Amino acid sequence: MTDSRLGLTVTHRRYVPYSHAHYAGNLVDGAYALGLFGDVATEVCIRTDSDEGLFAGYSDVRFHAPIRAGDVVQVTAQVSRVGTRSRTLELSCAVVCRGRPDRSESAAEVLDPPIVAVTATGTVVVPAAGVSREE
Ligand SMILES: C[C@H](N)CC(=O)SCCNC(=O)CCNC(=O)[C@H](O)C(C)(C)COP(=O)(O)OP(=O)(O)OC[C@H]1O[C@@H](n2cnc3c(N)ncnc32)[C@H](O)[C@@H]1OP(=O)(O)O
Repeated sequence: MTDSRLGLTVTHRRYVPYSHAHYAGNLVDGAYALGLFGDVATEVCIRTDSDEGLFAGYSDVRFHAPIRAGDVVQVTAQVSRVGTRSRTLELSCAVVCRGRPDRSESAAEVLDPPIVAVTATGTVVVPAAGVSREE
């Protein structure tokens, strides 16, 4: 029988504030996307196991394109494997809107198609069924 949690997808969208710009060209650091992956993975764990879960590790992280301050990013996590307490997630962070400072200070546009900036495979661990983390 197929586990109903397989394929579950959670999506978050976030405006990248200028306070997070870290490198030339208003780029954010790579860890910014990992923070967003932690948040979307947390909602996955709440939906699958009624617990925030803990990130155990990443087996793959790829930075395909920069994320810049002023971007709107869409972060997605999809459950690809359900273990006893571990759940493997396919993660992606795509830029869906971006500023156009060449037009005006506040000009921005929707990117169609979005730019896939970061992908990863990660594993979260939840408490055993019926056991809370404190027990
Ligand atoms: C998503 C979060 N809400 C947000 C975060 O990002 S939390 C911040 C970063 N993470 C942490 O601070 C977690 C620190 N680590 C731990 O607390 C523990 O290492 C752990 C809870 C993640 C695992 O410890 P433990 O419960 O003792 O693990 P085990 O009993 O050995 O294994 C349980 C299952 O987890 C699988 N597993 C363990 N470590 C890894 C790993 N590094 N990579 C992949 N999988 C791992 C293990 O195979 C077991 O799987 P099954 O239950 O058989 O499916």
